[in-house]
Amino acid sequence: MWKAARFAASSLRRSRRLSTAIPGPCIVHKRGADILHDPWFNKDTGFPYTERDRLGLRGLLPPRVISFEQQYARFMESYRSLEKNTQGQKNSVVSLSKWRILNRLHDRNETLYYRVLIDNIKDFAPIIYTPTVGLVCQNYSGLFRRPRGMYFSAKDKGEMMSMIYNWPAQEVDMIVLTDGSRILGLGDLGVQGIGIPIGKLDMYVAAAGFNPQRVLPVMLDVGTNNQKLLEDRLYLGLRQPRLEGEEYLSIVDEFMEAVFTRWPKAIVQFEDFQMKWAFETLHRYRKKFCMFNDDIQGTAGVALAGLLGTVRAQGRPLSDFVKQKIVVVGAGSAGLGVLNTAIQAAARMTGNDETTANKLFFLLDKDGLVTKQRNNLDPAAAPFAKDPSEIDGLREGASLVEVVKKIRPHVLLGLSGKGGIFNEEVLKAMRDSDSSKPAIFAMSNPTMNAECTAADAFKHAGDNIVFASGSPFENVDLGNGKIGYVNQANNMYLFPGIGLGTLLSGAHFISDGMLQAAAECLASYMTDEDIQKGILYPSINSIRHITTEVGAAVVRAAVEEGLAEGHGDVGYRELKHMSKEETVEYVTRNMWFPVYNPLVHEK
Ligand SMILES: NC(=O)C1=CN([C@@H]2O[C@H](COP(=O)(O)OP(=O)(O)OC[C@H]3O[C@@H](n4cnc5c(N)ncnc54)[C@H](O)[C@@H]3O)[C@@H](O)[C@H]2O)C=CC1
Ligand SMILES: CC(=O)C(=O)O
Ligand SMILES: [Mg+2]
Repeated sequence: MWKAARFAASSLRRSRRLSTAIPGPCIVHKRGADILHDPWFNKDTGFPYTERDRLGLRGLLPPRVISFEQQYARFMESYRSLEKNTQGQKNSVVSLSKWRILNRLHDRNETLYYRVLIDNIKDFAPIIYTPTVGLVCQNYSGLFRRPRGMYFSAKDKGEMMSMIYNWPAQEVDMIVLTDGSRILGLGDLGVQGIGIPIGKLDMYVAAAGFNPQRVLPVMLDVGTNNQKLLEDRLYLGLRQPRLEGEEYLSIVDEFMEAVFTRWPKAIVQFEDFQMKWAFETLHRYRKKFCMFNDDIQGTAGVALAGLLGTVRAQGRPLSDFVKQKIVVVGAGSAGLGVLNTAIQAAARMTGNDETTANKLFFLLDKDGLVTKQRNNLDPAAAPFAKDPSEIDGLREGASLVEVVKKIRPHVLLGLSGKGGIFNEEVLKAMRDSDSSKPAIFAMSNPTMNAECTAADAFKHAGDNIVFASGSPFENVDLGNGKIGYVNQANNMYLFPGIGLGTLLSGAHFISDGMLQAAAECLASYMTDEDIQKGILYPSINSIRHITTEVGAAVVRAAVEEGLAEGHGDVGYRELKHMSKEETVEYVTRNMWFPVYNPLVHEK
């Protein structure tokens, strides 16, 4: 109890540093019970008497006023007792119980919800984000109690321009959009995929200080090809096969037009689209609208930062990145995004073209090593397909273990969605890597889809590896006081900063330069001392800080490229004259932080 109160007090002090100033009044157009039922404004028993009078709340609440700190402490106490009471129960049962208690708070009182989320991000991110969010999506139709976000379906064709005005907020800054076709590594979950935009936007609020009243999770329901869902009587989405081709694109086009008509300055993050549509929509919209694809572009930046960190961990200069042999397992939107970006970085470092830089990268998919001899080679994978002369006797479709034994890679990076494919044999083969500190990145989500566990990686590949996973694992005790550090290589370290920097720069589209600046910022964030220990990414406890830095780097890149137009009352000229520190300060100043603002009623 005391600890929670102290926690709350320290975050209150922090809030003064992070928020614009002392909390200003907030205009509300509702009165009485309508306010209590609106999680944006509700303070539960925290409404002071003056406000109860002003807003017609007298008599609608028990008489005692409970402070924010007390409410915070009470929630944390309930959470901790839930943890205690569910000890020993199945993991999935415990995780869903934790998600429910957090979700109930989210639905009731957003200010308190985001405060507990920010202060306890290490404990709560695995509940509202990966891995539990995956379980929530799988069970969404049964868990559904009240809607969050917007749902546009194939049945809404021709109506979207008017539907968009049903959203109650006047302004929206950030939208996360999915069609539910590839939810984490769990496949097509149809409308149930809405959990992902909700979780991603929670990270936007917690890490980047987006105002929760100005974010919008969106589900584009174009059907599902998941037979089990189509037959599930509780399924809440359209019971029809997915739209394809022009029919599909016309729905996405209509949605994008509607969004940018109502909110011309919004940013749309595409999330968890199956590969063909992920690439197609990125190509189709990236110059026309302010949008990016997190799985392709966010993941690539995070992976690149990890790959550069791996070179530093070997005690080598960064320029040695171009000498690293990297095996990427998974030729989907994420794996190809990583390869594209890594090869571009290598080409920049050497001044060579991308074909030369490509030589040391190897790509595998479900059919093994991808070579130019592959039948029906996917055009998106074609630039990375190996020529038979480059692969030292390996054949088209060679298995992962064959490739690892032959190539002896410095890095093995999994984005396959296939749990456990870095098996004992593969991991043991990594012991013969040509690197003094081989790196194993098991980036697929959620936990059961990770290519290997942290414990298995250290056990089979050796104590001297660098390890990263997409979902969190505990550090591994290697005995004799040694720790095997586990990094979370997840795009959560970049997408909030990309969104924040783009918003605050006022750029109308997101350039490669802005994305590169974000990745470089993350790559240079860690000290040599941490990197030597095998710590490549910041702790999630620092996510708000790293996001501020990434946001500032993105603003500065937009300014340098002449794309920035300013935000609010800060124009392009002011942005241009800001020093690096001033840009960080500008970003910090614009980050929302949860405090109870005095509410003022206006008709
Ligand atoms: N850590 C992070 O930040 C991120 C992780 N991911 C994860 O990456 C995974 C893949 O995502 P996408 O690329 O969008 O999916 P995708 O469905 O587009 O691609 C999956 C790829 O893996 C390949 N594959 C499947 N089974 C395989 C096997 N046994 N061996 C080798 N390759 C195999 C497929 O052929 C395909 O090329 C998902 O689990 C997702 O959660 C995705 C984005 C970010
Ligand atoms: C982290 C993420 O975006 C994914 O697994 O799809
Ligand atoms: Mg994703």
